[in-house]
Amino acid sequence: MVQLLQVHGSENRFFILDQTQLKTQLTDAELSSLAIEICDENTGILNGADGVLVINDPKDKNCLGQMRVINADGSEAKMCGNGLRTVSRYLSEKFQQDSFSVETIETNLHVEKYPDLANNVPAFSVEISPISFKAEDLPFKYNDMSEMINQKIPEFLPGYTFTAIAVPNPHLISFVDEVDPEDLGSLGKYLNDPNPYFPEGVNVSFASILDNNKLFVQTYERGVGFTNACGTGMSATSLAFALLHPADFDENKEINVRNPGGMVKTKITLNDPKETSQIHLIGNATFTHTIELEEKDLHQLNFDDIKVEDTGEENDYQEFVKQVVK
Ligand SMILES: N[C@@H](CCC[C@H](N)C(=O)O)C(=O)O
Repeated sequence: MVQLLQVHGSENRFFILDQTQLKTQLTDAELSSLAIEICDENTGILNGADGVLVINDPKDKNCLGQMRVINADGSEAKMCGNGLRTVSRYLSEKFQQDSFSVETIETNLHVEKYPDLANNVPAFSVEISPISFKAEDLPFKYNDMSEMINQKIPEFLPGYTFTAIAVPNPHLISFVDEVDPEDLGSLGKYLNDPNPYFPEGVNVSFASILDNNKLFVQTYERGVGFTNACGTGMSATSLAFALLHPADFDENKEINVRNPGGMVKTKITLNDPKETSQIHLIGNATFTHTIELEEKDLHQLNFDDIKVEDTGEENDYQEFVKQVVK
């Protein structure tokens, strides 16, 4: 039997597939088809998810495991902040270690167990890196702009300013008085369909500043659409906040980032040059369900004979959200 987990970080939901338990690993084409099939909101498992987090043996033996991120549409992303917290918890429990590194497509990232956020709400702190503002790293094309930092781009939305940051997956951020999901949705869709500016698409976040070190961030994700939260989006937005709104930012404290699925904390250390700044993302790593199936059914995308069990953690997470969003 093979076990999948349904997990979430701030209700950004995923399935974890630990390929090290398989006799035959899934090919890239099988992983892509699996994500499209099980993440579908209407026809997938447990009302679907935003992606599949694949755990493999690491190539670098200094890491406990390798994480790959397959979006709900079957495309692969370089990183996933909320997902990394859940993968960190999985590896931490599997290998009984609380501080270690996880291999991702671009780099090895340090992760650490963090004190529970509330009863039965386990949490992890994860490093978000590398950071780049360069047009070729996002990538984006806009006139001959080499970096997009707090720029008015009327073709995106008149009157708004935009900042583009790769961590290393691409993010476009705008600080707004109040997040308008309609504007966010139409811009997110436009920039993730074929368009002249972001040839590989981009995760789009709108953020409002609620107070000193306190933000609300909503994201339209590449390969997914609207999500309850995007970990790398909230991390990149926190860095943009620290750079662009110094009067509201206290670098000695964590930033509290609310999102439609709950809240996370980020810790930003600004350095010069700005690409060498440090970002840590802290938040829940909740396992909601275990799903058991035969390995041959996983390869054949046959989910008629799965055994699903509820872990009970979601109730505790919802209690936690009620307390923090009060
Ligand atoms: N939800 C994630 C980001 C997942 C990848 C993204 N859709 C992309 O294609 O870059 C997060 O928590 O960071």
